[in-house]
Amino acid sequence: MFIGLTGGIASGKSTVSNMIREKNIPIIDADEVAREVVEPGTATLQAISEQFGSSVLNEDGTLARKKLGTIIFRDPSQRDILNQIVHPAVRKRMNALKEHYVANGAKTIVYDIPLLYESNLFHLVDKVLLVYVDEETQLSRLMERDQAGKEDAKQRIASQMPLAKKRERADAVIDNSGTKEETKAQLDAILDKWLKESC
Ligand SMILES: CC(C)(COP(=O)(O)OP(=O)(O)OC[C@H]1O[C@@H](n2cnc3c(N)ncnc32)[C@H](O)[C@@H]1O)[C@@H](O)C(=O)NCCC(=O)NCCS
Ligand SMILES: Nc1ncnc2c1ncn2[C@@H]1O[C@H](COP(=O)(O)OP(=O)(O)OP(=O)(O)O)[C@@H](O)[C@H]1O
Repeated sequence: MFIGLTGGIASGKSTVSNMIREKNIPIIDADEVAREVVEPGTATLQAISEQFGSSVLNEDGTLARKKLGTIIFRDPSQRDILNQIVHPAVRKRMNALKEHYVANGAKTIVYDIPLLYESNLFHLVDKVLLVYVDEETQLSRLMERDQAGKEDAKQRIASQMPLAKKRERADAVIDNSGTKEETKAQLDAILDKWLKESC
């Protein structure tokens, strides 16, 4: 069974995917893959520096992530350009990881993909699990985690489909506005049900 774990920026996906990892279920993490495919020496990083200029590279040749983030989160057309460069490489690598886990006998795989809906990737999965928080909580957790200003954080949230809209489409929803223990209890109940159904 393929499960898509999604949410919004700072809604708690990593928190939940760490809980899933503890159950020894393999996770394909799109953010991690997106970091891998822009490592120095990759064609993707080359294409990014050609498009956005060498000022988005650090002195050691790595991607200046915060700098590129500032450009793409405030400008949808720049974001689209970046997505068109990075997403094909991300999809290819995620597929290779899936093949690897399947070949090694995995029966359940979780795809942790923040942009599952925005990028129309739900065809990859049998069920979608959404990590939801209300917008106020999302904003305050994002500002605190990234030491970001209010306007900057709001822009990042606005660059994604609203969580309320994702909630309408998901197969199950974890409300992560409470404590981490409450979140874990919801996760355990949903996974128990789904994994029983798939046997
Ligand atoms: C712009 C970049 C360099 C900023 O890096 P930074 O280290 O600050 O953030 P990080 O990669 O950890 O992403 C944090 C969160 O931002 C959100 N986010 C990232 N990219 C995007 C995007 N293109 N559109 C909307 N939201 C995004 C996601 O919720 C993600 O979980 C980086 O996010 C990036 O390369 N984005 C393009 C690739 C992408 O779409 N990644 C998302 C999963 S495929
Ligand atoms: N239930 C909770 N109670 C308090 N803080 C929480 C809870 N869940 C997550 N957090 C905190 O909120 C922040 C965002 O959570 P997390 O990093 O898991 O989100 P994310 O969805 O993976 O974010 P991103 O998409 O930006 O990578 C983190 O600082 C995390 O420690």
